[in-house]
Amino acid sequence: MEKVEPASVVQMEQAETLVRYRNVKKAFGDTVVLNNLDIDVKKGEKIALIGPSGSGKTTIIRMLMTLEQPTAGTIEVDGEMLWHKKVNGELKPADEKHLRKVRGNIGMVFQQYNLFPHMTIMKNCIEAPIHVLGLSKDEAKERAVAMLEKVGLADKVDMYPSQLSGGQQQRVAIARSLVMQPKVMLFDEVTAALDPELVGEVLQVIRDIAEEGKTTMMLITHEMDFARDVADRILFLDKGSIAEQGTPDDVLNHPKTERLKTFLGRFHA
Ligand SMILES: Nc1ncnc2c1ncn2[C@@H]1O[C@H](COP(=O)(O)OP(=O)(O)OP(=O)(O)O)[C@@H](O)[C@H]1O
Repeated sequence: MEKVEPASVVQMEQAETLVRYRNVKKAFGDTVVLNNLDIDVKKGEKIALIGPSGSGKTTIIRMLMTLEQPTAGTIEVDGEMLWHKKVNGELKPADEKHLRKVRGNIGMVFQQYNLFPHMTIMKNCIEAPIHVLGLSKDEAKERAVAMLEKVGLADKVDMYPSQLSGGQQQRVAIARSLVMQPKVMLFDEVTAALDPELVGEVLQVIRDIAEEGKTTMMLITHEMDFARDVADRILFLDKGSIAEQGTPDDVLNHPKTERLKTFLGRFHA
């Protein structure tokens, strides 16, 4: 009998590619940490990157954030190359002005929330939209309130970061990124620095944003249940390449390689 895919899977297959890594290599000196990497992320898709420490997960998203330059290969967001531009059909390195422009398309939330300690929560959220996007103060505030509402912190606008818990600060950091309306959101181990009792509230905020379905996301996580809930696709990174990928069910319940079985085994101790 013909297999009928759910509507969401069909929609995802038809969606256009937003992020495209082609033949990407990254070396630090003589040490190659990523090799021949091809990744396609569709508009609205949520990708979780899992893998052992040192497998290259952070480097993958730092290159997309324009914080780390690929040694070879190209990375595109929405049809625009990040690190290169085409001049008379030839690829030339992009200049700082181009990098600054494309960087605006990408939001990133780190382990450390990096809020400005001397600014209120509202000020933290409106600085970049005013100074980078050129919004008026009122427009920026309107967006900030909407995003702080989304993460459940609209009542904290006049507080300072030190007056909030770690989980609340991380939720502000997520709101602050969303205010910029990035084309893709990157989350790098956003709960790793939190006390265990604060992890749930931050993951729930990301789950809620994922469920809305509008935001394209790449997440690095060691929380396998979270990856299962949120991701449309999981990539298992091992020694600088994608060793396995597929739906959460395929990758987490039916690992094909011993490397992935061993890796997942650590989470069922
Ligand atoms: N700036 C750097 N200089 C030299 N080596 C680096 C640098 N950044 C990363 N590396 C190396 O690149 C490899 C991949 O690192 P990366 O941080 O991407 O791994 P990861 O999978 O994110 O690890 P973790 O789960 O521990 O965060 C590691 O061997 C790391 O030591």
